[in-house]
Amino acid sequence: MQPVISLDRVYKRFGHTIALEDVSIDIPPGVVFALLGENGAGKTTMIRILTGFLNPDSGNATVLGKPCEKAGLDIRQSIGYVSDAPALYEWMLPEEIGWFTSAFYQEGFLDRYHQLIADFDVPNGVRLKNLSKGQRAKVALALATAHDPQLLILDEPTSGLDPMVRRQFLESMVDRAALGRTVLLSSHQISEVERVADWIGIIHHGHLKMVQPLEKLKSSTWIVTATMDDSCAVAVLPPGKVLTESRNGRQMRWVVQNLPVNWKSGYGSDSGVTNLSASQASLEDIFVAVCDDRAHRPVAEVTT
Ligand SMILES: Nc1ncnc2c1ncn2[C@@H]1O[C@H](COP(=O)(O)OP(=O)(O)OP(=O)(O)O)[C@@H](O)[C@H]1O
Repeated sequence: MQPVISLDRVYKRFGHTIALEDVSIDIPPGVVFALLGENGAGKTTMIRILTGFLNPDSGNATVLGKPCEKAGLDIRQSIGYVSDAPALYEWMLPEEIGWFTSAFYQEGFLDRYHQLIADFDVPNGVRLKNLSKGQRAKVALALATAHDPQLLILDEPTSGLDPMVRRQFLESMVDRAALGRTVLLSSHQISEVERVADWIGIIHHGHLKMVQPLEKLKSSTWIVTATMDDSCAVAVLPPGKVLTESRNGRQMRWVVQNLPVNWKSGYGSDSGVTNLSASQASLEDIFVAVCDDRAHRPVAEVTT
């Protein structure tokens, strides 16, 4: 199956800042893909490359099979895209901008736009410049989705929206994916993303650190804790891929991927460990383990 979005060893720098380094990814059709990363991680840069607003310094990017460097305009016309700061014709009414935009799309656009604007409760007689931040975001979303695009790219889509509309909007993303459409959204809102995303990409300082289906990521990542008999004693690392290690008094804690079933067997009576437990990690635990540079990182894969 041809990926809807494909990046191959993409590299982009701005002066001394490396915004993306060696980023490769294939996003299949029919999924909600959430790109998570802290401020400045490289999310918007990646989205701007995909939408043809920026060219990579090296590497290749394609969207719907088209090269982003050459076909930016074509791509922007066939997908739905909402930037983190949507530019709208400020002097227009919501009704007018819908009518104006419908000229670029096929029949049906205006009806769907009106429906979305009504669902979002956007007041119609108020010029865009006088709408609230959230109301403007709703107009931008309605404009981006009214032509029912194969691919929707959203940079921080829910910032400025109230909780009810956030929920309604994110649920509509799941519905889109169920119909075979693809949604790429960038976000800081980990708990929200956890409710709707099928796939997760975690980007950190321009590196794509992790790309996995959400369920697989969560079911394969564990928080392991060990209570030591002495606050100076150090336990051996648990088996599997240890992402981070931290310590609080006598308790040691690790975030571990691919923990084998017999993981406790390495902690015998002479290990200094008095109590051991493992619980499944949340997406937030995983995100912090991948992105927290202050956490001690064992960089170890211990096999049993
Ligand atoms: N046009 C530019 N000129 C110079 N530096 C830039 C430019 N665009 C981005 N950067 C830098 O590239 C890095 C990645 O920025 P980017 O906007 O992609 O991050 P982000 O993950 O979208 O962050 P945020 O969540 O804060 O929006 C940052 O260090 C940023 O300062």
